[in-house]
Amino acid sequence: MDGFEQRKSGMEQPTTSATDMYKQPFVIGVAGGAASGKTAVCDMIIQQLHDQRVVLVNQDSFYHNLTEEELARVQDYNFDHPDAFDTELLLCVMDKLKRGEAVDIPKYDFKSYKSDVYPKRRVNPSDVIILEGILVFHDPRVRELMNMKIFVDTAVALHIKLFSADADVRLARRIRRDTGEKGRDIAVVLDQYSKFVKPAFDDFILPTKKYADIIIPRGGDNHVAIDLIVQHIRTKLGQHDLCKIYSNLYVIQSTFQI
Ligand SMILES: [N-]=[N+]=N[C@@H]1[C@H](O)[C@@H](CO)O[C@H]1n1ccc(=O)[nH]c1=O
Repeated sequence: MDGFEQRKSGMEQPTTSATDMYKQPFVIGVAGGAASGKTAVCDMIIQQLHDQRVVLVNQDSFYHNLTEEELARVQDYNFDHPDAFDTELLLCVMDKLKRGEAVDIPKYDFKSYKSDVYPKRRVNPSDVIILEGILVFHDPRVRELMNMKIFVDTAVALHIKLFSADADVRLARRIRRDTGEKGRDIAVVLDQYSKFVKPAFDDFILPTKKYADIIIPRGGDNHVAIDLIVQHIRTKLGQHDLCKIYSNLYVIQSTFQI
């Protein structure tokens, strides 16, 4: 049956082939302020989707290498600015993953500020890709890749807590994380926080909240929100599976003209 007869029969060929359209992974963006609980939310979603192939991509993996002069004045470098990330590389990696190809992702080293110290991480194609980072909603091209956008809203509480009675809890957590895993000293962390992290949250991160499909207060402690999110993902994955079955049937039907 040629194209004309197919159209007449209402079986016209879709522009992208049916199978390609539906085998694409479900992409979830998780944004929010630094130390807002994004990682905890991702971990809980991944844990609840243990029966699915899920991969986590961190925006922090795409920090630009610092030049020698930037290294010399690292206390003046703004790691919270959108330009600190290699978004072109991120888009290239996400495009390959969406097309079902494996990719190698750099691993950024917070101690040396370099992304070519550690070996790259091989990431295989998955049913679900979670893209987590403070500014994953900033670039519209990255936002367009996402099927679901989650904003972890603890950062506002973080700032309130930082200047409220129990500020020590949040600030201690950030200092412990930055001086522990990231090998920073307290003075640098506090200085960076007031000079870059807080202003960047107000200037670049908070304005992306409007793009979210769902906003989670309290981050990883919010089990109700995470259960709702996982249910939604499962529903969508179910639809994906149904579409896969449909598209495979379509391919069989059009191949064998039944
Ligand atoms: N501080 N500060 N700013 C950023 C940002 O808040 C957070 C992003 O995950 O990691 C922090 N960050 C990033 C790269 C780096 O080398 N050091 C660092 O502290």
